[in-house]
Amino acid sequence: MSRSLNIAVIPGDGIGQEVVAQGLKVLSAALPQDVKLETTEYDLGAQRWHRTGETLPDAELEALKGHDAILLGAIGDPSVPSGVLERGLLLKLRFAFDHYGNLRPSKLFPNTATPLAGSPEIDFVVVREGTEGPYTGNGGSLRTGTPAEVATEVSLNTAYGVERVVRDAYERADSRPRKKLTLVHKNNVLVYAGHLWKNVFDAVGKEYPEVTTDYLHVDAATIFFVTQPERFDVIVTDNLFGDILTDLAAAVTGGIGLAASGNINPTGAFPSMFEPVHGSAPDIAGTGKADPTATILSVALLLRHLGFDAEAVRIEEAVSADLAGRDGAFRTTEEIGDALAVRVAG
Ligand SMILES: NC(=O)c1ccc[n+]([C@@H]2O[C@H](COP(=O)([O-])OP(=O)(O)OC[C@H]3O[C@@H](n4cnc5c(N)ncnc54)[C@H](O)[C@@H]3O)[C@@H](O)[C@H]2O)c1
Ligand SMILES: CC(C)[C@H](C(=O)O)[C@@H](O)C(=O)O
Ligand SMILES: [Mg+2]
Repeated sequence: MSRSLNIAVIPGDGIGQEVVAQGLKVLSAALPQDVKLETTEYDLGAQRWHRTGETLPDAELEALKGHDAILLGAIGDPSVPSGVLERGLLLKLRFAFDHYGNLRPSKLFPNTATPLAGSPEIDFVVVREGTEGPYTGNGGSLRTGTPAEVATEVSLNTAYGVERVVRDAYERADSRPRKKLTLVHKNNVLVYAGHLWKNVFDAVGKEYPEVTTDYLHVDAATIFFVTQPERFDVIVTDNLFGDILTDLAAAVTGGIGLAASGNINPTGAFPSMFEPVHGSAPDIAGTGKADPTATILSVALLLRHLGFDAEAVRIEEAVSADLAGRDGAFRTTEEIGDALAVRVAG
């Protein structure tokens, strides 16, 4: 029986275009011969906005629902007011498709540069809540642009939203050898949201007696990301803390060019979306300096999500071997993509 994979591709802005091309190359190389890959590219991002004023029209949102998964490069450009594309396109997708589990693994591959002393063993995954927190647009400003301006950006936390992502994180922790789950929040100051998170975390934990739990305030967590990253296995945290912590995690595990992510809708009601943790990097766009590895590892997450476990492992092993062979010599985005596609195909 022949199978098919129907992937929506949103290259987006800046280096997004460059790294997605390499991701697709490796995706094609990884798939078994009997799987027919169909990709549909969506012209969304800064150029589209300049041309039409649109960020994500309903017709495209509807069409995106019909795919098995979405591969996204990056969104955002200095020529577009900050927030227009980030909110109107990227967050709109995450919210519309209920991507409540934002999965961001961090692993220090052998021979990978880290600023940390002694190259500690780092292999953890951050499960970042993806649909709530301060990201919902629950705010506003009064007397805007005047010296008397007042602005709010209220963090929204529902028991429903917190419980489902906490449960997802327990499931993931339970399925990993170390079975450890750390909640990161700031419940010494954010007493309302923080206590909701901690109470739900403790209550759900009773159903997972095998999982060892820990709690850290987010400021202390940043210390341990640098001084003791090996203490982490699975981390669950809110939307904003997870955003910040995962850039830090990337920086200590070989750099932002290696950090992959999956915006998961665990129910399968909507397609999940896979993208590098990094942004459109306008400072290096068009130079060939962007490392496509984060996108290629995101393709591995996509494949695993769709049940292609062996193919995902092949990509991860290819990345590991490629990193082990890196000697610091400059390679372009395309050269890295080609090298990985050859390894995966071979
Ligand atoms: N998921 C997304 O689409 C996403 C994520 C983050 C930022 N953004 C947007 O991207 C734009 C730029 O944001 P920023 O500068 O804060 O973050 P950024 O991640 O784009 O860049 C931060 C730094 O990391 C470097 N970098 C990023 N990706 C790299 C790669 N693959 N290889 C080598 N170096 C890489 C950049 O050159 C830059 O110096 C903004 O509009 C922002 O909103 C989008
Ligand atoms: C661009 C922005 C909306 C986004 C986020 O904050 O989630 C980005 O920083 C990320 O990490 O994917
Ligand atoms: Mg971010």
